[in-house]
Amino acid sequence: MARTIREDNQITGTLQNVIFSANDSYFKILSVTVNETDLEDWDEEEIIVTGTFASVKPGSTYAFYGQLVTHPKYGQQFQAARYENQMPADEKGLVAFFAYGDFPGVGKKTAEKIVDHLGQDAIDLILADSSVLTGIVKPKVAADLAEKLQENLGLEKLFLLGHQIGLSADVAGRLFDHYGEEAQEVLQKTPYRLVYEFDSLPFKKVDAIAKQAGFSDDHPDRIQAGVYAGILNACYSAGHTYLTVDQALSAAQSTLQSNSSSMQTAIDQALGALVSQERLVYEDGNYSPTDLKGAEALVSSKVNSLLKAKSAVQTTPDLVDTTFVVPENLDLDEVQRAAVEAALTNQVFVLTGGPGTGKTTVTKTLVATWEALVRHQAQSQGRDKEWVKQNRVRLASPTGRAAKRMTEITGYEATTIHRLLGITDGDDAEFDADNPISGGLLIIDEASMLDISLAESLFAALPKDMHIVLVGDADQLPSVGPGNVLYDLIQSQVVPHVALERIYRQGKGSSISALAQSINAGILPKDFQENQSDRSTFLTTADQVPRAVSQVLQAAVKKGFTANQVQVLAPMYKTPAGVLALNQIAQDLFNPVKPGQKTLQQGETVFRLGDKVLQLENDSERDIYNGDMGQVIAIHYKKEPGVAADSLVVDFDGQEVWYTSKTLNQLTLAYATTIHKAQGNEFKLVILVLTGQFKIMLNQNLVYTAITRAKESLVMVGDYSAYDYAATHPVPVRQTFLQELLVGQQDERKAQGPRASQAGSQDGSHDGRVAKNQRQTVDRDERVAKHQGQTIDRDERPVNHQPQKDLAKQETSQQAQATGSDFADFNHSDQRSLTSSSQQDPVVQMPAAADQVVGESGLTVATLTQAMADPMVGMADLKPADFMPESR
Ligand SMILES: Nc1ncnc2c1ncn2[C@@H]1O[C@H](COP(=O)(O)OP(=O)(O)OP(=O)(O)O)[C@@H](O)[C@H]1O
Repeated sequence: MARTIREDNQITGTLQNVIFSANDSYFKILSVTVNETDLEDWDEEEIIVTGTFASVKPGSTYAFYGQLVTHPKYGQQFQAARYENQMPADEKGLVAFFAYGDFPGVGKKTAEKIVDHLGQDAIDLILADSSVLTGIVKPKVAADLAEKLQENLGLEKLFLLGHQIGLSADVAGRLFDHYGEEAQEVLQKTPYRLVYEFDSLPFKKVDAIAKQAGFSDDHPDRIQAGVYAGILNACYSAGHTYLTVDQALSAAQSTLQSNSSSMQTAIDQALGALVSQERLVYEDGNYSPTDLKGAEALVSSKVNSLLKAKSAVQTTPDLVDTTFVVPENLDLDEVQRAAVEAALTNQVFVLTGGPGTGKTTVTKTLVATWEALVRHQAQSQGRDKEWVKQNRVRLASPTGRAAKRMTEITGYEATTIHRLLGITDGDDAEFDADNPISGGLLIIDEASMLDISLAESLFAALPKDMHIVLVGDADQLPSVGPGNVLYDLIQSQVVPHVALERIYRQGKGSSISALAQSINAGILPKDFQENQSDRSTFLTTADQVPRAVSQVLQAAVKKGFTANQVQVLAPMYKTPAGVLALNQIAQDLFNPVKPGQKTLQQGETVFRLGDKVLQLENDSERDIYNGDMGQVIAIHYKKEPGVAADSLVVDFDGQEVWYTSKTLNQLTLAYATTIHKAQGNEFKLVILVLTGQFKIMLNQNLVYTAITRAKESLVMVGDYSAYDYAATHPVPVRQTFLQELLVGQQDERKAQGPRASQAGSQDGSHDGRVAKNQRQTVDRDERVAKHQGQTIDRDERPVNHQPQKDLAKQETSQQAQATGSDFADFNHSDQRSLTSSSQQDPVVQMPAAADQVVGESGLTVATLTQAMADPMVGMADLKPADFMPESR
């Protein structure tokens, strides 16, 4: 949230020069000669003015309104909240204004000519009628000049209006970029358009603007926009692609903050209007945002058409069998082999499995066998190099880290899906239905992270005969964005699927896999508290977590673990057991303050040279993505020679990225992260913190995802009750259509006749082992569904009142920091009710083994006895070896 700049003082002055101009906003730093000011004690001729400005020009005179601030490094400067263009005071200033370089074709000579002809009113005259320039400059120069003048004036007017209605200059600038000259009219006459068209403003803000413009609470535009924002917001916060009528009504009422009967009628009308405007789709008693419904429809139809397709590379079972290549001479088991066969003989295939079950092994086999198939056929059919290239393997993943791992493992280049599709911020993807990507086989790793919008872009861009294999762990958290792509593909049974269940990993990490499997089945195993060679449990109260984590980290540092090898995970940002607090602890341990160490502060975070950091947003232009981790390798100060602005350089696995004050908010410390942010990453040692305070976030998939991030060692800190609650509560159900659509289209395909259904009948059923696996998955999901029916308290689903899909995406990180949740999907009252209910009411019954664990805190008897005297005594007395895995 931007800080409000007070308007304590005024300066009128002539702009000397623009010292700095950001290229991603209208922020500028100006050097100004003071003509007049009400600042007491200011007797210098020049002052530095910072703020958001349109195309200001040296030589022009401006009035700046704002406050004097003292910058820690650059001393006193004037922070302008707004400014007014006084227009050049004299003819000399006017010449400088025209000659500044903003107007194409106008240099000093032409500028003098214009001023000679039109005099001191030149600007007003040109704005009123650009034909006054006829005969003075060429027609093209005249047209450009008039247009530029209009534009700049429009932006300045918008800054002024924005100031009056409480919009930051930054948002005003973005509004101008979006609507141009029309922006002012939109704000005053049709503000609710912004809800549908402009991602940067939440409904509440738009509502406030509209109120100032005279719109009443019952204005149809307001109700329609509120209904739409409420539904979109509810979908994005819960991951749904549709809402039932009741859910839609309640989302709308809560956004519009009214449930009167007249409002009820108005909401009904608004729903009808939104459907006829095709912003919402109504079907069988449910409302879907049109984009989400469209995305599901596209994915399902593309999957079905791919299933019917035949690729250029022949992959009959016989050919696959004879070409089979298993790297490293591994002996694949029956299910793994069946997975490779099914993946190659079907155009679309899903492979799932928990950690250590052989997903990577199957992927490597797939790549090697595909390559061999392509090579053999190129030779036998006399194909050229181009054909081989056209049918090459492509590898991608939703996260940069997972892509990098794929590259390391397979030796093939893997990229993020964003990069594969050429998606850059704000622009359409480079590759789409009209310009598909190339390649014969595409393998997507970490497919559980695919939301329906990214899946839509991906499937749209696939060539019509490409093989696609989605690999993932179906028990991990669903995607942050709406949709349940992997789950729906599996559940539909339209797409062949093999679930690997046998765990092969031996030694380090093997008891972690077993724990993960047990949690998956809804059981916290009996040996949960018993230290294993690769995992240990350290039960504490929430208050004791910081001390406990600090001790575990100290032990890890002593054992030689580096910051990159250790990851602290917690579900939320806030609370003393949350990510923010734990990061401070870890930063002081891994990267303590050293004399002369360079630092750079952003908000409350002080980045130190050497810190482990996390990228919070997708920045496809710089090829860094939400969840990428790196290290601060340089900090530069503006006062240093040749440095334009304070900056920080991060090394993301060999890729150096610069951050300045404008982009530093994309970065945070990464010693501790939320579990959501850690998806797609793996670490040697994971320290997981769960307490009852996080109850709203706790579920099986969350804890499963967290513990499976540990490659070798896991230390679990916190309440027993929190772990038990999480293990016995599956992730809330997502309402999506994809499964139904896939089945419906398959039925249609079958009804079209034997040729069409023949392809469908291959779907896994050619191999009994595949079919068996399909059944197993279904059985498991039935168990889960049954379990869900018993345990899910739907009211626990967090509610968010934040509109706009892209806003939701963009604000996730900011809100998450503010509210404490990575999903940004619950409001403060939800959080309050969580805290109070979990305090009054223990989350679960404690286990019968009372000799081991006592009371709600979950402390063991030994530590509890000591902790009662002094809560920290018991912990301080524990030796690191008491809770460190014996892995190193
Ligand atoms: N059929 C097999 N026989 C013997 N060893 C196997 C077999 N399949 C896999 N392995 C071994 O088991 C270990 C785990 O396999 P792999 O890395 O493929 O699993 P994974 O599912 O990708 O695990 P993760 O998701 O944790 O990375 C590896 O060391 C692999 O070599």
